[in-house]
Amino acid sequence: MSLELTARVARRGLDLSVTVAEGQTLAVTGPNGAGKSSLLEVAAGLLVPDTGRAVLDGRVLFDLDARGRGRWVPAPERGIVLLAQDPLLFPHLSVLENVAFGPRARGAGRGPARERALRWLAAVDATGLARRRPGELSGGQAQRVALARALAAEPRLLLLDEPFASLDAETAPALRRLLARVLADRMAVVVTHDPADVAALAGAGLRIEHGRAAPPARDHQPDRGSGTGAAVRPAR
Ligand SMILES: Nc1ncnc2c1ncn2[C@@H]1O[C@H](COP(=O)(O)OP(=O)(O)OP(=O)(O)O)[C@@H](O)[C@H]1O
Repeated sequence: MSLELTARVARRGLDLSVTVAEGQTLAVTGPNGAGKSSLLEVAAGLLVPDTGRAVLDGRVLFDLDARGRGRWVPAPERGIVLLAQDPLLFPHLSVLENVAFGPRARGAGRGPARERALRWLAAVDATGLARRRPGELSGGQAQRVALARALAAEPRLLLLDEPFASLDAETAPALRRLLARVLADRMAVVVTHDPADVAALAGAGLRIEHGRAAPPARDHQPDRGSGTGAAVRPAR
């Protein structure tokens, strides 16, 4: 059981093959505009590649020939959830209703959907927020709720696009710990700029540059710094 995806999207400069093993979290890194989000969009079914093929758990998600013809499974039928940077919760629903929305939409009764929502809210330490509206949440709380909503849909593959990008430095580590817990043994792809995410969350890494797989960046070199090397002190 795994994801195998190959796709070319000329208008995004993307030409890539990716494999995610069962139970593995893959961290995708690379500079701005490299094609990281486009890769997630192709996997989620939101962006149609010119050509390519993807198989999730033995099921073909798309198989498009050189002329872009072939099989294309629409996004809602893929068993994949994409968690964007912006939590995008429904503002008029309570937190509990937001999380129960996926199970309800897929036919679960009111009671079971509510139970499942409460279980996932507990898993992300957000039980106390169940009655609030999204407008009453902090950024970190909203991200936790969005994660619960994504997990309540019980996806085969979870895609996360820079899940900590909008969080401050104090909130991000707690959410990273929580994410490490819920992603354990789960097939997931996490786009991130932060080496700490790669270390904490992922069993495998893929660096993209100009839409193509690139060798990993040198380990633990900060992206920014004085340029003199003064930011990296040798251990004594
Ligand atoms: N909606 C869009 N329409 C057209 N081109 C786009 C769109 N989104 C991204 N692109 C282009 O596709 C290329 C890949 O962008 P993408 O957003 O996938 O990169 P990224 O690695 O996720 O970047 P970032 O780290 O800045 O989010 C870039 O050249 C970008 O300008």
